[in-house]
Parts: sequence; structure tokens; C-alpha cells
Amino acid sequence: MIEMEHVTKRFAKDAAPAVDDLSLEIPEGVTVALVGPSGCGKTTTMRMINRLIEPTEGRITVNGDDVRAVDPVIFRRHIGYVIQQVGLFSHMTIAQNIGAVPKLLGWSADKIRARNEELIALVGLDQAMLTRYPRQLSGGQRQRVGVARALAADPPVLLMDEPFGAIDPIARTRLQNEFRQILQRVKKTVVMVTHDIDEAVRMGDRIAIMRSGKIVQYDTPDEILSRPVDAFVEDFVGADRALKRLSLYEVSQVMQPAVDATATAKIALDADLRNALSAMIAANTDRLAVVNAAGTPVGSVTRDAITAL
Ligand SMILES: Nc1ncnc2c1ncn2[C@@H]1O[C@H](COP(=O)(O)OP(=O)(O)OP(=O)(O)O)[C@@H](O)[C@H]1O
Repeated sequence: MIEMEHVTKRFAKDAAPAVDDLSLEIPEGVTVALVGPSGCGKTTTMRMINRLIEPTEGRITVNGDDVRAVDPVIFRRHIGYVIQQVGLFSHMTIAQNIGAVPKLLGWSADKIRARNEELIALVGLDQAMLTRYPRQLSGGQRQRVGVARALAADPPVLLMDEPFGAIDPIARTRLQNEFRQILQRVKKTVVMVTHDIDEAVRMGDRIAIMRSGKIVQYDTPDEILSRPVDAFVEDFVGADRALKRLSLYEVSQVMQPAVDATATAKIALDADLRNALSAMIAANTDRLAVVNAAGTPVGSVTRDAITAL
């Protein structure tokens, strides 16, 4: 668990605070996305957690320990950090990159090798990548390596700074969905910074919306999209917030088990409701047959069931 208590950061004595009396509690195993307009203090907030930036006032604890009590260099080896440009060492192989922190921690060569193989599989890359150099990988592959490297020493906390910023939009959505599953599997406490509300909705268990160094709303994506606390949040999440919210639910969650033989259009069981509604509009119908992975009808979904959510 990460706790920030009344944390303020001023970069200059008489400057307006970049982070202003901010308190935030992030339970263990939860992914929190910090979002907000440029300059609102997202990155500063995140970097204070691993002491890349020192707070002017306030207290930050990670699993009960005050972050100031530990040597920052040692401390940072226990907090995974993923950044937009990945920051892989270009003169080192992928294996050496992933194994960098374990090596600093004094792990044996065998243990590092086994961990590398485990991590490269976890992030969906071929073992053959381990002997390559970063320049021999695509941007998306490098980003996967960046996550593998951050997870190498099994840190309880992972910080991600605009991790998908440099990836093209189609690959980005796929990576976001995949990383969400990976993060759920490894049960890390994750803080990520993004300016993209769609990314926050896709990745976050909770979203903290920031404005001028303060948190305006800290809630689940569903709550933020259905009940924005004020006009600023409402505007920030976008006029299509009802549709965005539908993308949080799967067809299986509102499906009726009775197979509707008269339905002319189909939707997959694991499709999201935004896509289901879109399929209804495209087929000019108000119900769809729901099919499983084998294409067998397993139920039906109606427009009323979707809009009643
Ligand atoms: N090293 C620094 N020295 C002085 N001011 C800084 C420094 N770093 C950040 N700031 C200021 O603090 C404020 C918050 O910056 P921060 O980088 O945390 O915002 P952000 O929400 O992450 O923005 P962006 O989305 O543009 O990256 C900004 O006004 C910025 O100019």
C-alpha cells in the first residue's frame, strides 16, 4: 500500500505548488491512473513515490515505511519504473537489460537466467529476443522489455510514466489490454501517469483526476464516468462518457441465457458493450445473438439491457 499524506511540492520557494497538499491512499495490488491536463502535477506526484523528486512537505509511505528512511538509490531498486522511451541500455542485450537490477542485487547467473526466461514469456515475447539488442526490436517489443525489466526483481510497486505514449494507436490498445491482464496476474501496486483518459479507463482499477496540483476525484472508472463530481471532470472525461462506460462491461454480464433464434446479427461473449451497441446500430436491430469462441449461440443481448446499466 502506498500512502501520501498532505504532500506538497514547490520547485521554487515562492512558486505556486506543483503538488498542493495532496493525500492519496493506494491499496496493495491496485492500479491507479493519475490523469489530468498538462502541468497539473501528475509526474511530480508519481516521482515523489520513488524519490526522484523530494516533497517539500508531507509524508509518503510504501507498505508502512517512510520513503525518506531508506537510501534513495537502494530504494529505487525495489520499485519498478517504466518510462515512455523505455530507456533500455543500447549496448546491452535484452537479457542483460532485464537482468540489470537482479545483478545489482547480487543474484546468481542461474537465477537471473531463469527469471529472464520467465519474464520474457510473461510479456509475450519469444525467448530468442533475449540475445538481441534493443535496436533490433520494434517500439512495442521494447516497451514489453521495459515492463519485464521493471518487474525483474519482483518489486511490490511499479511506477509507469506514460508507458504507451510512443506506440501507435492500434498497437497501444492491444498492449494496454495485455498489460492490464499481466498486472492483474502479478498483483503489483501500480501507479501510472497518463494524459489519456481512455488509457486510464482501460488500465486503472481507480483513476485520480488531477487539476492544479490537487486531486479532484479519486474513484473507480465506472464512478468517474457515471458520476463526475464537477464540470471540470465531466469535461475532462469527454462527452462520450456514457459510451466509454459501456466499454467497461462485457456482453456476458448482461446476456440472457435464452438463445434468440430470430436475432440476425451476432456478437462475441467477451465483446464489450460499446461494441455490442455499435453492432446493433450497424445492423439496425435491438438484439443480438451472443456466440462463444466456437461460434455457437449461447444467449442473447438486448439494447434495453445495455442502456439500463
Ligand atoms: N524540475 C522542475 N522545476 C521547476 N518546475 C517544475 C519542474 N518539474 C515540474 N515543474 C512544474 O510543476 C508543474 C507540474 O509538472 P508535472 O510535470 O508534474 O505535470 P504533469 O501533470 O505531469 O504534466 P505533463 O502532462 O505535461 O507531463 C508544472 O507547472 C511544471 O512546470
